[in-house]
Amino acid sequence: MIEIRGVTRSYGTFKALDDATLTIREGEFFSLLGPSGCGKTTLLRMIAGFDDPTAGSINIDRQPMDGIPANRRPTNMVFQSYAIFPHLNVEQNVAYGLKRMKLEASEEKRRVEEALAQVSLVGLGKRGANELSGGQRQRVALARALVMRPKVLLLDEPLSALDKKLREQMQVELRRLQQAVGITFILVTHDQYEALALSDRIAVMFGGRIAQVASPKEIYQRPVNRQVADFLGGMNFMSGEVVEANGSTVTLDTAGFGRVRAEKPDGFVANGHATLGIRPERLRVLWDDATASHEIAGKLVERHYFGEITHLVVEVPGFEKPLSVTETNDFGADDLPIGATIRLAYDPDALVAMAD
Ligand SMILES: Nc1ncnc2c1ncn2[C@@H]1O[C@H](COP(=O)(O)OP(=O)(O)OP(=O)(O)O)[C@@H](O)[C@H]1O
Repeated sequence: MIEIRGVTRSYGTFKALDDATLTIREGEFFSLLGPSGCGKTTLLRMIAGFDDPTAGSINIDRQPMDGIPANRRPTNMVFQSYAIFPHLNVEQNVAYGLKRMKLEASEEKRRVEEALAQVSLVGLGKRGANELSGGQRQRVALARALVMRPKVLLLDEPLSALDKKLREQMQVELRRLQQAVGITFILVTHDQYEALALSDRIAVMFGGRIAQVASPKEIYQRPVNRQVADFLGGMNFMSGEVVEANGSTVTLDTAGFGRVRAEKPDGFVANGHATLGIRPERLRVLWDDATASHEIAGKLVERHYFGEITHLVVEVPGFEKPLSVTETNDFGADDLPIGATIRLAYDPDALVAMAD
């Protein structure tokens, strides 16, 4: 439904966005994820019509958006700093955009009530905007966008001003809301957990370029390169030489694990050198007499307690770097003595090959 073809946005010689190509499907919850300055807001603003590409094209619903101003696009944007009018009450804020449509009073009222119900603000219509909590203000901002019945809702870090607990609560609500209204949501975020939890698909961006577009699970489990893997959470990396590439798997020679077969992401052409990765939670401590078909042994050199989990750092002979291991505390990982020899089990299916 949204087709972005070769879109570049330059400022002088600097490319804030460099040759982005992407298709966003109808009804999808899509996230643009990346560190500060990677170009995600630039792309969102061009979809909204607040900015124009230097090169390339954007189509929405098969219509070229070239020269179409923001207010004539089937999109609506919700900003980070919930920009609602402080001198208007909740209803007036939500109705604001409808005024220029000159609807009958009863129809306007119906639409405002429907939008307030969608964001769970029924009964708060007469409240002044400055008598609301941060979460409620953000809901008003959402209702104000939804009341316009856009085909696409654009969300620029809408939850980043909220504290952690409220943000998590609003994330669940945002996902429910998207499923209830069934329209396309495009979210800009630098929070990988937010993107993983909410999205049908994610585009991961670095330095103005799109590095990977895939489902949350695919991106987490089969990142295309080290940079994507690292941004999505902890990963143990080791360098490898490609022995054979075959469909979706690659055979690699590595120090440490030796010769292994690993999954590879779509879009990664394996030849020569590659990186092998395993997530810290895919290494498990083997307790007492337990054995596993694939195990390695090493010395515990660091231990960091995080409540329900403990991070262990284990030096294993033959590996370039100590391995990070995430263990639950059910069996006492939080009490393992530093210096102890511990055995780690791993599932070969958890090994993934990627670009360096
Ligand atoms: N008007 C401008 N003139 C020059 N450079 C700009 C302009 N607007 C944005 N940039 C640069 O383009 C790059 C991408 O900016 P953008 O706002 O898209 O990043 P972002 O990924 O959304 O980051 P953040 O999460 O910090 O908002 C940045 O390096 C930024 O400094």
